[in-house]
This record gives sequence, structure tokens and C-alpha cells, in this order.
Amino acid sequence: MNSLGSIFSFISKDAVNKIQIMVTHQNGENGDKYETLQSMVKYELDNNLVDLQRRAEHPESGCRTLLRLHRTLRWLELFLEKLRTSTEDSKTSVMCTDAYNDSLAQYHAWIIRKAATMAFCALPGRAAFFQTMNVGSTEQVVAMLVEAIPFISKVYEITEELYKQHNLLELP
Ligand SMILES: CCCCCCCCCCCCC/C=C/[C@@H](O)[C@H](COP(=O)(O)O)NC(=O)CCCCCCCCCCCCCCC
Repeated sequence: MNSLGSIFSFISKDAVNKIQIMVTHQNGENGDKYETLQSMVKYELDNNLVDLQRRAEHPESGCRTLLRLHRTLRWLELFLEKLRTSTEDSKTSVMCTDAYNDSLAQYHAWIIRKAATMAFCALPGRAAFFQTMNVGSTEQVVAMLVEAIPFISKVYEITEELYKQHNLLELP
């Protein structure tokens, strides 16, 4: 993200913030409760550490923070899948925008959607983007994606199912 330029820094800043919140939970005095997704959900729900209706006392709960990352993972899954099946003349900005509109966009306010869509227009073309990924030739990028995407999908499914069971998919 950083090598894509400063226009993307407002996006990566939010992701870094949220990852930092999760790391702080893991390093805190109840860090052992944050070892797995399942133990985190149980611990925070059992101890009323999650704002269920509106943001109030627990704006940085692990459950709501991870939900934002989980939604972002869906965008990543869609975007990488488009990259995997793309051809030389495919546009990264279009692939990225389509993936965003089919996932994260529905959770974002109008102004964020506009800013994100503008940033996507500044994405480098496919060849330069693959170079930025620093994996090697196009064939190597595709091979890496073939290997990685199923893991991303699996993590997404497990989280989705767990959050569904506990009614956590709309946390404010
Ligand atoms: C490579 C192109 C990168 C495009 C990234 C696509 C995601 C676009 C998201 C735009 C988010 C704008 C920032 C603000 C978001 C927040 O409002 C919003 C809600 O948070 P709140 O409930 O705490 O208020 N936050 C979120 O939904 C989380 C968004 C986090 C975005 C992180 C994006 C990380 C991208 C990782 C890039 C990996 C690229 C790898 C390519 C091979």
C-alpha cells in the first residue's frame, strides 16, 4: 500500500489503526482471550465488552474492529480473484472498484465511497501493479494467487459463520 503513493495512505492508515487495536488487545492483560477468534467472541460477549446497538462504551472492541477487517478481507478476496483471472488489457482500477462496490462500499458513507473510488483511479496499470506486488513474473503472481485465495476464502467463511451464529454481522 505504501509503495502505491500517498493517495492511498488514508486507506492504509485506517487498516493499520485497526490492526493496532487488535495487537493491543492481544498484548493486554487478557491477551490470552484474544488468541483465537472464537475465544475473543466468547470473552467479549460474556463480559459485555461489545456495543451491540450503537457505539458507546466499547468503540474499540475486538469484535467490531475485526468485523471491519473481515469486510475488508471480502474486498481483498474479490479483488485478488479478479486479478488472477485478468488479462493484459484489464484495468486494475475497474477490478478494484467492482470488488469494492460488491463488498465494502455498502458499509461506507458517501464521502468515503467517493474518496475511495477516486483513489482507485490512481492505481497503476496491471503490469506495474504486479511489479509492486514484488512476487516475480505474471505467471508467478498468478500461481501465488491460486495458492493464496483459497486460504483467504476459508478465513472469511469461518469468521462469517461465527459472527452469524452470534448475531455480530452488523455491529455499530
Ligand atoms: C490496492 C488498492 C487498495 C484499495 C483498498 C480498498 C479498500 C478501500 C477502503 C476505503 C476505506 C477508507 C478508509 C476509512 C474507512 C472507515 O470509515 C471504515 C469504517 O471504520 P469505522 O467503523 O471504525 O469508522 N473502515 C473500514 O471499512 C476498514 C477499511 C480498511 C481498508 C484497508 C485496505 C487494506 C488494503 C490491503 C491492500 C492489500 C493489497 C494487496 C494487493 C495485492
